Amino acid sequence: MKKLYLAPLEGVTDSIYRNTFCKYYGSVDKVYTPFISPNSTFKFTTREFKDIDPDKNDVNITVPQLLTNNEDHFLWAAAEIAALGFKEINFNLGCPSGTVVAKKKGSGLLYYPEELDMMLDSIFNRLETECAIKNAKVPNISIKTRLGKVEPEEFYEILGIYNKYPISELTIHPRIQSDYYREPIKMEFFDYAMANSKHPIVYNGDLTSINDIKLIEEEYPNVNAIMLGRGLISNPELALNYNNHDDRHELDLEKFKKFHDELLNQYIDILSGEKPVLHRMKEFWSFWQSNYTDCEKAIKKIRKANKIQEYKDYVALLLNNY
Ligand SMILES: Cc1cc2nc3c(=O)[nH]c(=O)nc-3n(C[C@H](O)[C@H](O)[C@H](O)COP(=O)(O)O)c2cc1C
Repeated sequence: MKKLYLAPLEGVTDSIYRNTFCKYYGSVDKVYTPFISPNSTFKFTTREFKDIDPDKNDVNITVPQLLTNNEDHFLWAAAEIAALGFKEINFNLGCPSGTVVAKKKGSGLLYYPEELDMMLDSIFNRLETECAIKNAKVPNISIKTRLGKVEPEEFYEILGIYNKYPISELTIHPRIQSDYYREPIKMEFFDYAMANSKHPIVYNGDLTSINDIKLIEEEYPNVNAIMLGRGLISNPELALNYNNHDDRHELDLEKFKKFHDELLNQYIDILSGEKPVLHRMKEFWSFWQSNYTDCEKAIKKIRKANKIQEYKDYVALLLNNY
């Protein structure tokens, strides 16, 4: 059995989601926060801090993620986060969003290998000192990467750079920036990474069933772990069933209802107004809807609900009749 990780998804896997998911389903070895963007204010926003508040996170399995192209900003945030007790910090070198890439961040930084190299050099040279100033234990630094920005062949040089530094784990999403999350996965470059990386490798991309996970496990016995994103959000039982050797496809609806209600109630408690709560829940339904075949009408009603009571009624109608 391989270790499984819950991928970071901005707008989805916040601390409320991560904790509620772990309470009901779990079966993952690590959970990653969506990216935090440290900047020249050298301060976390209230929202950023809430998401990494050690009182609301299990620091042993939660991996905060940073998105920046500035080593001072990275080191400041890494030392702050380490001082809160987190053991690992992940560096986002994969985000494909146009605005992020235009700022040479995420997968945009991959197009500037010299800058990437210099930044990693500085991070690994200075991390110990920066942490000592804040009395923090030096955290592991892992990376989540794509193959490149324009062409997958960029990966040969990028992997050479990663190999120079003591990265604790390298998660690879085998696509380039312009592929976003849609184009076919470029497995031959993952093969190259498996053969040439000096670091433990984590596979990430397009796994939606136990069979998909098993195929990776069989094809890559040396892969260190498997990171699941959309597949695990859509079917929260995926990791649990994999670990229990349970090939079942239907969700346990009673459990899902409790999971759903607990998420909803927490968002009602912390968000002001009905709109933001509904927005959150509808975002989840864009993933969950794949579990309810032939229910397009009911799902459409949920997506159109304007009031929480209306939303609750439609969800009950769907779940009670399914
Ligand atoms: C809506 C959305 C938000 C995402 N946010 C992040 C993020 O904050 N950090 C990150 O490293 N990856 C982010 N990703 C990428 C996922 O972590 C993951 O790499 C991607 O979904 C591919 O894996 P999957 O096919 O298992 O979903 C996001 C993906 C989506 C669809």
